[in-house]
Amino acid sequence: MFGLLRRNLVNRVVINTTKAAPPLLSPSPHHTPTRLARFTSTHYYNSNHRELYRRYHTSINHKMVADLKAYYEQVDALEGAFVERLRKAVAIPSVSAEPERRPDVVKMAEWLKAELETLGASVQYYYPGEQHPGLDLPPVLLGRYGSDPNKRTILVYGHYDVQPAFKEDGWDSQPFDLTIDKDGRMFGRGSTDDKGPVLGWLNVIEAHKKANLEFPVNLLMCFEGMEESGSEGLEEMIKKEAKNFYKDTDAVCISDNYWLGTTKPCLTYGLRGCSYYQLEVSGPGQDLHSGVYGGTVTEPMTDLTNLMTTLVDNKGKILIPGIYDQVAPLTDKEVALYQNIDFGMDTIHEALGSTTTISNDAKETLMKRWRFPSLSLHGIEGAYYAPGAKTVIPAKVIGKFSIRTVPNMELAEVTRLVTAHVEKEAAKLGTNNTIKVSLIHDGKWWVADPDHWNFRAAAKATEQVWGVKPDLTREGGSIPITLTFEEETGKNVLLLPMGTSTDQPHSINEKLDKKNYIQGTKLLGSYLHYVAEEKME
Ligand SMILES: C[C@H](N)C(=O)N[C@@H](Cc1c[nH]cn1)C(=O)O
Ligand SMILES: [Zn+2]
Ligand SMILES: [Zn+2]
Repeated sequence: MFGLLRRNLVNRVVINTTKAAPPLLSPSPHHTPTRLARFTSTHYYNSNHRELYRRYHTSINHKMVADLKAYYEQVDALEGAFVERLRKAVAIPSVSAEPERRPDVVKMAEWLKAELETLGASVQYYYPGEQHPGLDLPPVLLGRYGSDPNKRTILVYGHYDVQPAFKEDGWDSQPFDLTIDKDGRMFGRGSTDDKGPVLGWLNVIEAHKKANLEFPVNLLMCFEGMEESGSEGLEEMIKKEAKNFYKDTDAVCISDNYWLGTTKPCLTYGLRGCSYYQLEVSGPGQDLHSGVYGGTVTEPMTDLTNLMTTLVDNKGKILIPGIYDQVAPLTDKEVALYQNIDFGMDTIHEALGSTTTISNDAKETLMKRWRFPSLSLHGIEGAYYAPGAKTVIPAKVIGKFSIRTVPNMELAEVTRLVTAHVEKEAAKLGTNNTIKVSLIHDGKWWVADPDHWNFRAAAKATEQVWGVKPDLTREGGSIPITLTFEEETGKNVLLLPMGTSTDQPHSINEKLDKKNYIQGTKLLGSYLHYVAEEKME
């Protein structure tokens, strides 16, 4: 069933939500993206409320309109408290990739659990076990807020771990101190990926409580601490709990990706997968003096860099034979759909901070991001990287690279091709070093059906809060557990992002605009109200 559905979906690239039913609360005609960009936050919040007020007197669903109006006012009133909540979360350096930071990842789980419990949610831990002997995986939070059998139940997922960050990488501020500039940009590791969006759900609960509003749905939560490291241990939990803790789920919502640009919100129905590898080359028993041993020993770094250049060229073409054979062919229909995308190279260049794109064609660039695989070289462990000129020959180096996978690539086949290629290329080197390639983690690509009440509710909420119809997008990044949620619950999964294309997740100076955090909190809450309104299919 899923195989069939997927085959029908893989080539679909829908850009505008033309199929969405007209929103119950339509936005002001002034809210075009261009105009939105010029609005100050206050202006926007006020016009948002005015529109609701107008609708209060004319629309059919008086209760929802009144509730949303009160909700938006409460969110605005709590802005300072919500920013403080984000500040506290960013201050906990919950980096899942660094074993020495694991206590901080656990501290983050404890902090989040306590916050949720203070808000009245019930939360339990699931312990996925050990990552490797002596290193426990952090707990997954299974939360519930409300259990009214007459209400819909929405399962929300997010992650409380973050990517590594060091000031020396080039940050303008301390990465774990939330720093807000005059334009309301909130800099800090995890601000947009994914602490801001996760806290958005907590903010939704708090604003409803403080405004004495009935919560529109039952909320089930799954917040994990290993997403940035391949969601290790999570799949097993979902497989077990889909029919237990999460059995009432009617639909799933994930807020963990980004708008295509800076002015127009989007709903996302596709992700690339990610297969992450390491390539270890070792020889000498310890690091060596290059003056004493240079020219006399087979250097691991030389072997490694030779091998790494056989993986990909500088036009982004993957050089591993067979990789492109599994990629779903590009159809004329799909090409035509890309023609309608309102998206230019300036948007990409702004987010990139340069004009060094491989192509200068926006459609081609989007296709490369969404529907073709890519291979990135990430780094070399064990290599000398500090400033200065140290004359060392590293004894063991580990190259890191990953492949973003797309429909219809089979992950086991990708790993088989990678291994065969490295073995063949290593043999050509005629080296006496030891070379090992291994898969660190992999997660599947995902493409969903956006013609569903879950997406319609989100489209209406977006139009209400942002005053513009959202784009329907796919995403180049990966959220490894998404497909598992879809398969195990059998329910529709929607990605509803909060941040924009300029947020720089994983990079230096990661940020979330305050406006997106506050309006995003309104959006998540509104979505739950519209979900309650939508007729279930
Ligand atoms: C899109 C999401 N916010 C994200 O950043 N996902 C990571 C997940 C990951 C890490 N290793 C493998 N997958 C990403 O796309 O890199
Ligand atoms: Zn994320
Ligand atoms: Zn991330």
